[in-house]
Amino acid sequence: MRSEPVVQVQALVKRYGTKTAVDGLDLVAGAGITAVLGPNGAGKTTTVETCEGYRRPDSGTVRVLGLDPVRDSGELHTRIGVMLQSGGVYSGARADEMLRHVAKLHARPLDVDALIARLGLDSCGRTTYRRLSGGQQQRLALAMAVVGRPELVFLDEPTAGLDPQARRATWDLVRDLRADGVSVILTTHHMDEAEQLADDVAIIDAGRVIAQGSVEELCRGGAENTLRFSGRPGLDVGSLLKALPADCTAAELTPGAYRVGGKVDPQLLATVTSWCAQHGVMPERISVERHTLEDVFLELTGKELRS
Ligand SMILES: Nc1ncnc2c1ncn2[C@@H]1O[C@H](COP(=O)(O)OP(=O)(O)OP(=O)(O)O)[C@@H](O)[C@H]1O
Repeated sequence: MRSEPVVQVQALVKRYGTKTAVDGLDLVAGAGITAVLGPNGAGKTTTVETCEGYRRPDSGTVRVLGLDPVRDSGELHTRIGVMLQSGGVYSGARADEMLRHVAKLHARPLDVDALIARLGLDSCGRTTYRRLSGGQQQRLALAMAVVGRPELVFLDEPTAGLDPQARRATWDLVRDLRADGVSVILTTHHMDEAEQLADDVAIIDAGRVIAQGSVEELCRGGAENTLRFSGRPGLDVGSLLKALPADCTAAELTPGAYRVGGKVDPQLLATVTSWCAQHGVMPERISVERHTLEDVFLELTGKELRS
């Protein structure tokens, strides 16, 4: 494992006209897999594209593998892999040709045929890019990002739109990359993907990193268990909180979806249902569950992750 960070972003600011997309963001990513989560418009893509050298910071510093992504872009692009969305690919080229072409640009590429088989692309080698399905295009973009055996790979929503089987194959490939010493910066809208893969998670909101740590560390910050129930939107959460023991939390995460954190035991369950009875609330779908990354995300951002 490397001791120096693979990505180091300090006080990054990026504006588009009057819109501040990234607002003094600090992020340090070490070896392994770092998942970057955030609601729509949080500034994830802008941050990642700045790390890839495609955008120039308005202020702040960015170092990737110790290099400046703008000044040292030539060297950096031989050492990183970037999963481009469909815009970066010539649509008339054949899938296998494109992959072999990219492999030839690198000194120690992965075995192209093995990679094609691994990602279930064997049936579409001779097909032109434009005729591939959305999921096949997605997998080809992933293959092109990793075929050069980069030290660091940026994956932008690598499993968006994939069926469960292709999703699992992608996760396995990402795990193998890590085992092979490749670091991964993974932007995702899927909590389960971050929980499955990430050594470290950075949550971005409104252009800043608002929390970072392992899944376990982030979840440990909250309660061990969570009591959830649904009811009519806009219940008086302050009044519920007063009825609960002092170390409990209560929040309406999304309209009508309530979460109570703390030492969730039968007594707490009774207190919540009794409060509901006093306030004429029929709680639906009461459940006691482990505190998840999604709970942490909703608590911190107040927003659902998915668009
Ligand atoms: N080229 C651009 N011109 C103007 N505004 C932009 C541009 N790109 C992004 N923005 C704005 O900057 C903000 C951050 O966008 P960004 O794409 O970085 O967020 P994101 O977290 O990746 O969002 P999503 O999850 O929806 O992809 C948003 O308000 C977005 O509308």
